[in-house]
This record gives sequence, C-alpha cells and structure tokens, in this order.
Amino acid sequence: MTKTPVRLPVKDRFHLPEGMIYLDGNSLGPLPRGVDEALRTAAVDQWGAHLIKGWNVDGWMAQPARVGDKIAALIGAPAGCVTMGDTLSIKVYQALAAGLNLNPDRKVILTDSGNFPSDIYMAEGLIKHLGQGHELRIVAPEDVSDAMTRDVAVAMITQVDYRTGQMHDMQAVSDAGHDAGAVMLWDLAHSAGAVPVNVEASGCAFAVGCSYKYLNGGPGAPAFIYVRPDLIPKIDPALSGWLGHDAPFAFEPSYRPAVGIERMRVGTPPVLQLSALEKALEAWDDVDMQELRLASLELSELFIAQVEARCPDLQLASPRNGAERGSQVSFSHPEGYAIVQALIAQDVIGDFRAPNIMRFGFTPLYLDEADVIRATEILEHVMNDRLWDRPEFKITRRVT
Ligand SMILES: Cc1ncc(COP(=O)(O)O)c(C=O)c1O
Ligand SMILES: Nc1c(O)cccc1C(=O)C[C@H](N)C(=O)O
Repeated sequence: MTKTPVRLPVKDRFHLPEGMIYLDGNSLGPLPRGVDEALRTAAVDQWGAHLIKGWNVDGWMAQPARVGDKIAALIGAPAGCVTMGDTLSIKVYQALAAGLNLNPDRKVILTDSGNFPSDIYMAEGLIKHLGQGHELRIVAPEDVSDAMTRDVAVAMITQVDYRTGQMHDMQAVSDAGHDAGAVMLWDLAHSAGAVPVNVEASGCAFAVGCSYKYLNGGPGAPAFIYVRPDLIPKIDPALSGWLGHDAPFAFEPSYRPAVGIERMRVGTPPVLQLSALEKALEAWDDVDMQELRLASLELSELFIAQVEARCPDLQLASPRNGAERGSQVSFSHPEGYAIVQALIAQDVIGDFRAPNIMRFGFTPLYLDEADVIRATEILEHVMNDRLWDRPEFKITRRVT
C-alpha cells in the first residue's frame, strides 16, 4: 500500500537535543522516536523473557531479510535481493571477492582516490590474500568512466565522496563499466537515504552500504548488501559462514551456499541492532525520495549562499552544481579542525576530515531552513570573533 508522501521535515520523528543543530547525520544519524522502546522490547520482552526461543518466536533469524527488504525499497532494489549483517568493510570484501570470481580472466580492481580508505584497504587485503597478481588501480574521481578499460574486472566505486560530497552519476558510470565488461560494485554509504538511488536500473552487480548514517540505525548498525537477482546463484561466497549455508541447522560437514541472497550472510545477526534499525526505518515509510532530494538541495544551496556571504575565508570544497553533490556540503580552511570544534562548542555539530575539510550533512527529515540560517549565523560569529583560536580547539587527539 502506497502512502501519501509526508511533508518534510518530520522532526517529531526524532529525539533531537534541545538547542542543537545537527549537521552530522551523514556520519551518525540521530535516535528516531520509538527506537528506544523497540530496543527495550527486544532486550526485555524478547531476549529477557524468551531467551533462545526468540530466534523463532520473535523472528530474529528472519530479521536480515525483513530489514533488507525495507532497505531495498530505498535503493531501488527488488525484494529478496538485499540482506543485512556485519560491517560495511566486510560487505565490501565479500562483494569484491565475488565480483573478481565473476570476471576471472581480468586482474584489475578500479576505484578512485575519493573512495573511503576502508574500501581501499579491504581491496589491498583481498589482493594480498588471493596472491593472483591482481592490481588495484586508483584514478581521479573525474576519470572513472574513461578508466573503464577492458582489463577492469571490478569497478568499486563509492557514489558520494565522504570528504567533498562529490557524487558520481551512477547510471553513466555503470553504463561505461558494463560497456567495458566490468562488474560494477557500488558503495552507497553516503547515498542510501541521502539521494534517490536505483540499483536495479543501473544494472550493477553489487551494492553495499551502511545503515548508521542517513538511515539512522544507530552506532554500529549493520551493513547491507545487494546482489543483482540473476547473479545470486552464481556467487561463490568468500566468507562462507554457517548462516550463509543452505541448511545451517543441518550442520553438514561442508559448505553449500543458500539458494537466495542468504548466501551473503556470514554468522549470527546483530539482533538488537537490527531491532533498532527495523524501527528506525519506519521513519521512511511515507517519504518520497524525490521530494527529499529537492529539500536537500534547497537546504544545501541556502547553506552555501549564506556561508559564502558571511564567511569569505571559507572555500567551498564541494561541487557548486547540486546535481554533482550528494547530501553534504564541505568547506575548507587551514584551521578547519579548530573551527569545527568551536562550532560544536556552540551546539552546531559538523565534523572534520583531514587535512582541512569541514563537513556538514543535510538531512531533510529533521532539518529546516531556520536551522541552516542559525547554523551559518553561529559560523559567522565563530569566524569573525576567532572563537576557534583557542588552545582547547587545537588538540587533534580525536576519534571522529
Ligand atoms: C564509503 C564508506 N565505506 C566504508 C566505510 C566503513 O564502514 P564500516 O566501519 O561499517 O566497516 C565507511 C564509513 O565508515 C564509508 O563511509
Ligand atoms: N563508522 C564510523 C565510526 O564507527 C566511528 C566514527 C565515524 C564513522 C564513520 O562513519 C565515518 C564515515 N564513514 C565518514 O564518512 O567519515
């Protein structure tokens, strides 16, 4: 049943600390209302009351498929092609290994220099482990389509650059990859819940992503993996854990992959995290992704105009053209770290990425124009009064 699209924002669906302007939903989304109760139910009423019976009576074993279908709806995938579990780094490894198997005569993994380091590290680790002479070829983001040569086995592309917010045209890059015979693997960490995505139309073989950013699943929420339906039976999983087995509870002596997308599961699902995520995803039930995108562009453009008018020392580090940007805006400044710390001290939460990038995420579910204007007024104050120029803001021992 399709619901009438809701008008954005829907701030009342989230716990947002009073007075805080949260521009970091591109790294960790806020707590959706009802998730605390869902966690309590999963812990007390299910785990506490049912113990081991929960796997059956509370549907824990089917959670990865159930939640996977909800995410499928947000990324343009058919039901039954997405499963949940592990971290995104693990899902990148699985998809990459499977992609190389689908293109055994080729030795190149193509990616770009804007990719998130963990994706690159996982590729390096896989290449070393395989020991078959694969090459990791890293090109500039703008050269990705031209770099789709006929030796590329897998093109592993993160759609939205975590630093600059630069967004690849998924369809155009996928078409270039497919024309060259490459297997396409998309990392949607900064796309899912941020921009409209249509993995099915792109024809890509694999898509992976995390659920703790725009999808608001909470810290440590599990990753998702999509495999194109016709390819699922051909995948020979590199991480052949028991819950990817066709009959896990037959405890057979040897691995046989499950028939469907379950073969991309590895081990025990993170039930509490999935319970939180399942509830969190309800916030999306009546959200139209095209409207979300329009709202995101409006907020982002307002932010850019206001910052450029108020803070001439800050340089836009994101594409100016909205069509080439995800749902974040970055500015650069040599003192970017200290400026972000000074902003955080004023309850405007952005973040910093080395060497000089200040990132701000725009999440139309819980941000409006007044938040954007207020954030830029505070940023202007931080810049004009050099609030950042304090020893406590210069300490660079940090975890995020
Ligand atoms: C594009 C991208 N890939 C991979 C990761 C790593 O994800 P995880 O820590 O869940 O393995 C992240 C974020 O941390 C990311 O933004
Ligand atoms: N996953 C994270 C974590 O466990 C701790 C701190 C930050 C993160 C992040 O998500 C980083 C993020 N991928 C980024 O775009 O920088």
